[in-house]
Order: sequence, then C-alpha cells, then structure tokens
Amino acid sequence: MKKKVEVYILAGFLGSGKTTLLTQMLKEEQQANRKVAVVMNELGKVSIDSDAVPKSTPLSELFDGCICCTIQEKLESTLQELLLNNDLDAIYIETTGAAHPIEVLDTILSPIFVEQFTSPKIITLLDILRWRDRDILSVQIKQLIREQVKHAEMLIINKVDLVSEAEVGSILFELQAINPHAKTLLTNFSKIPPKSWMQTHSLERSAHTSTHVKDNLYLKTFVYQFQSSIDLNEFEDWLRKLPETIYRIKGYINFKNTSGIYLFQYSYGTPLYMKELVKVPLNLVLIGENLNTEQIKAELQDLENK
Ligand SMILES: Nc1nc2c(ncn2[C@@H]2O[C@H](COP(=O)(O)OP(=O)(O)OP(=O)(O)O)[C@@H](O)[C@H]2O)c(=O)[nH]1
Repeated sequence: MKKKVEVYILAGFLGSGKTTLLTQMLKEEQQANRKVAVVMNELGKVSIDSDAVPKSTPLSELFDGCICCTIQEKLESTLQELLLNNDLDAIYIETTGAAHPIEVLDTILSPIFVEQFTSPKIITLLDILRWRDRDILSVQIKQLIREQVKHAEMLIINKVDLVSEAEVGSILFELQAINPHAKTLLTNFSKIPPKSWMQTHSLERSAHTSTHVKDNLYLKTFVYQFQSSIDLNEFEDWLRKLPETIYRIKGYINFKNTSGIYLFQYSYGTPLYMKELVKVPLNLVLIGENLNTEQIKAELQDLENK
C-alpha cells in the first residue's frame, strides 16, 4: 500500500511568523532527507516569500485570493498535481493571514484525498503583541484570529521578546481557555523544538459550522512597483504616518542612501530590512483593511519624485 502523505497547515494572522517557521521546518526536513512540497498562498499577485523555500523543494504558489474563499478548487488541483508528480513524505501549506484554517482543512479532507493524506494538522502562529493589543483591530479580524487559535492542533505564541513576562503569563492563560487541547509553545522567531510539530495529535473536530468570517473581512492588497530608488528617512517618515489598519507590508526597495536592494518587512509598526543579493523587481505589497490605494500610490510616487 502506498504511504500516506502528512499535511501541515500553517495558519496565523499576517506577519505572525509563518514563513519564519516554514524555513526552519524545511531545513529540518532536508536534513532528515524527507521529500516535501510547499503550497504558498499569497493575497497579492506577487511572490515575496518564495525565497524561503529551497530550490529543490516543489513549490506551488496560489496568488490573488485566499484558499478559504476563492481558490479552493485550485488548491485541490494543485495538491493532486503535487501528489502525481512527486513521491512525498509531507506537504506544508502556508495560508494567507486572512485564511480561516477550517475552510482550508475542508479542502484537504475532500473524499478524493482520503487514501492519500494522513489526518492534517493545523499549526497556528500568534503574534503575542498583536493579541495583547487586539482591541484596536476590527471585530472581524479579532474573530478570525480567535478562530485560528481555537482550531489549532499546535499553537505557537510567537514574538514573546516583545512583551513582558507577566503579560506572557496572563496571555497564555487566556489562550489556553480558548483552546485547551492544543500543544502550546512560547517562541521567539518561531523557534520550536526539532520535529515537535510532527508529534502533535489530531483534534477531535465537531462538525464545522462555518462562521464565514471571510464574508465580513475587508482585507485588501495593493502592489506598488517602484521605478527608482527612494530616501530611507523619507520612507520611514511615511511609515510612521500610516493608519493602524495597514497590517502588513513586504517587498523590495532600493534606497538612495545605501547600495543594492533590500527586502523590507513591516508588521504591526515594526520595520525590518535585509540586504537582498539577487536582482528582483521592486514590488511592495501592502495588506490592510479599507486601504486607500489611490492615496498610497500617490504618496509612494511622491517619495520617488523627491
Ligand atoms: N521581534 C520579533 N520579530 C519576529 C519574530 N518572529 C518573526 N518576526 C518578524 O516578523 C516579520 C513577519 O514574519 P513572517 O515569518 O514573514 O510572518 P508571516 O506570518 O509569514 O507573514 P505573512 O506572510 O504576511 O502572513 C518578519 O520581519 C520576521 O523577521 C519574533 O519572535 N520576534
């Protein structure tokens, strides 16, 4: 009988640390000589995180739609194709931060995969700072994050470096009340013990009554392509004035003050820059609620024209 393929669904709101975790998992899988494939789902039309996946690992990217809402069928055919063309030990699915994990699970549990997959595991990443300050989020986003916590087999409470020990304790208590069954870990930079995610047990799931968080989510993405370099200080001034409803920015920027291209990451007010060694298109992806794309476009153009 053909061996069954393990499936791991990485869930968690925008910027919570999913790609950071995936990088670590893939490294371990490579060391263990296991054959794995990755499915990445990005809300926008451009790929920013695909560098996290080694070239030898089959990667399927699903763009411009969230697995849970618009491209479920595409996910199904993507999985079929991966199974057909590879002799896999595991598949890792990194969902968009806007995905409801159960809706993704529904696709995996489709009858056509019964013989092929072991029981899928949901691994949820939670940005502890985002959780602590969740009152500023819209009701829909708060509900989505809660659902991501509630349905996890493994809950990784990440970025604990950003809050005090006392806060970590009380937040842990709150989260365990929402999901008492998950294997729960506190981490920095999604650093979990080796293979810990493979040893989690599947939850007994009651019939899922869809909450349809997605219907009320107003998350939008906007992609801006820079034509020229910009000033770092002016860019940071612009960042500081952004509304709190812009949850995530990532992309490539060429700064006047420095040489070469930088991978820029911004999550919940914290910017991060990493030098990029290869030439890439200067795409910047912004994700948020009620994005005023015309205004953002004009402001970024302004930065280029200064
Ligand atoms: N301070 C701090 N930053 C972290 C930690 N973990 C991840 N980050 C940073 O947070 C940002 C987002 O991390 P990612 O792994 O890209 O998050 P993601 O969930 O894949 O993000 P999306 O793809 O937008 O959904 C990056 O700049 C990381 O370097 C942490 O424990 N502490």
